[in-house]
Amino acid sequence: GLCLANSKHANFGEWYSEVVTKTEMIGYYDISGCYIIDEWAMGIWKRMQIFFDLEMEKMDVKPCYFPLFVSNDVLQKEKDHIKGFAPEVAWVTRAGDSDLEVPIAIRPTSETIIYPFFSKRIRGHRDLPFKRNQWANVVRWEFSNPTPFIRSREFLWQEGHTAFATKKEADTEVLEILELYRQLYEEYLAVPVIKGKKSEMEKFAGGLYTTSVEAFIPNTGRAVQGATSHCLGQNFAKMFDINFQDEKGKNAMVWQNSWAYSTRTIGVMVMVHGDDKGLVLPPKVSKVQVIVVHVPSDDAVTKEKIINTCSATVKTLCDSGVRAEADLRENYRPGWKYSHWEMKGVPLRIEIGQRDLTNKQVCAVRRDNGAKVDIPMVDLVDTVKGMLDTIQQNMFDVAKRKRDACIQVTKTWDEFIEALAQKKLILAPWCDEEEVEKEVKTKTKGETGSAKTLCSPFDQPEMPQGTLCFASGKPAKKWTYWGRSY
Ligand SMILES: O=C(C[C@H]1NCCC[C@H]1O)Cn1cnc2c(c1=O)CCCC2
Ligand SMILES: [Mg+2]
Repeated sequence: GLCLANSKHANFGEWYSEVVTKTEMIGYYDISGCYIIDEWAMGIWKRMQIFFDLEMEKMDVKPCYFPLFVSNDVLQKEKDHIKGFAPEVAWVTRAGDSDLEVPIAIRPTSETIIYPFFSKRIRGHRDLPFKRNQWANVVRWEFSNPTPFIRSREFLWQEGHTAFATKKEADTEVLEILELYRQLYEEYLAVPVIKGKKSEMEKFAGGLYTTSVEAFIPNTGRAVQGATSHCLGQNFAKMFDINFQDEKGKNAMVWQNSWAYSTRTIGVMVMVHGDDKGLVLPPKVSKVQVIVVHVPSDDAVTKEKIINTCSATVKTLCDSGVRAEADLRENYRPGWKYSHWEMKGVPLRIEIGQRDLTNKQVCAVRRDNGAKVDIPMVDLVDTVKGMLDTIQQNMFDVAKRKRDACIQVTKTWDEFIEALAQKKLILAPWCDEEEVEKEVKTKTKGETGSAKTLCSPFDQPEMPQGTLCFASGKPAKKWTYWGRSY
C-alpha cells in the first residue's frame, strides 16, 4: 500500500527496511549481506560525490583507480592492519573449472594494493606530496547482522591515500579531511557529528592514530562511525619501502594518511531524518528538491491551463538551478501523489489548481514540518530557494537538538550503566587505559552488543582537578564518548 506498515518508534528495524525499499533506494538480493543500490539512493550518492570531488581538486588530490584484487603475499605485508580482520577477507580461489595456483584476495581496503605503486613513483622530495583518491567498492565478509547502507558485505566508498615529507603536513591534512567529512554530514546530510580521536584499541591497527566523525541514532541509542581520517605514520612506508631523497640528499621515509567515507552515510541520513510517512531528504542531496503536482479541474480548458502552468513552473525553477520535476500522471489523484512524494522525502511540494491560477500563486508544502504557504507566482524562485535553505537548516537544527538531548555526562559506573540502559550517548571522564576499556566492553555485553569508546572529542570540556575515571576510579585523563554502536 501507499503508507508504511511500520512505525519508526514502534519497530525501528522493520521501519528502516520498509522505507529504504519502498522508496527505491535499496533492492534486496539473494546473497546475504548484499544489496542493490537503486536510483533514489544513487542520486544522493552522486550529489555527495560532486561536493567531494570539487574539494579533492581544491586540495590537488588526483583521481585514480587500482585493481580490485590483491595477492596474499602483498596483503600480508603489513601485519597489523590485517590482524583481527582476516576473517572478513574474501578470496578468489577458482576461475572456470580450474583452481588458481594461489588464491587472490578481493580488496577490503586498498593500502596494500596502492603502496607498492607509491614506492615506485615516490623517489625524490619533488614527488611529494603525493595524493590520490579513488571511488571504489570494497568487500568485507562480515557476519554480524547486515543492514542496508550501514553494514553490508560490499559497499561503495572513496578512499584517499596521501604521502608527505613531514609528519606536520600529514597531521594537517588529517584534520582538513575530517573537516570535509563534518561538512558532508552537517551541511549536506543535515546530520550532527562529533569530531574526535579513536582510542588505541579502536584505532586502525595499521596506523599511528585515527580521527573520526561520530554520528548517533536517537531511536536505537546507537552510535555510528560516520567517516575516518587516519595518520598512518611511517608504518606502511617501512613495510613498502616508500622513501625519498630529501633536499639534503638524505634518504627518508614518507609520512602517510588514508581516509574514507562510504555509502553508510546514506543510511545514517535515513535513520536520523525519516519519519512515519517515509524519507525526509535534505534539499542539498535530494535528486528532486521540488515536485509540482496539478489539482485537476473537470473543465477541460482550465485543466489544460493548470497543466501548462505546472510545466512552466518546473521550467522556471530548473532554469534557476532548482532541481524540480512535475508529476502530471493522469492515473493517480492528487492525494495519492502527495503521499507518494512525501514517502520519497522530497523536501518541497508545489500544488497548482484552479484557485492558484485565479490568484496567480502556487501552494507550497514543506516535507520537514508540513507547513503550507501560498507563494505569489512573481516571487516563486526566490521564495522557493529561501524555503529550501530554511528546510536544510531546520533539519540540521532539529536533528542536533534531538542528538544533544541524548548526550549524558556520567561520572560513576552506576550512572554509566543507567545511561546505557536509557540508550544515551555517554560522555565520561576516562583514565585512558586499554585494560579498563576492555573491561567496560566485557561488563556491558548484552544481547544488543557492548559499550565501547566512540572517540575522545577534540572539544574537551573542563576536567576539574581530581576528576576520577568513571570505570576504574583512577585519575581521569580525558573526556570520552561511549556507547553501543553499529
Ligand atoms: O580500511 C581501513 C583503514 C583505511 N582504509 C582506507 C580508507 C581509510 C580507512 O578506512 C581499516 N580496515 C577495516 N576493515 C578491514 C581492513 C581494514 O584495513 C582490512 C581487512 C578487512 C577488513
Ligand atoms: Mg569492519
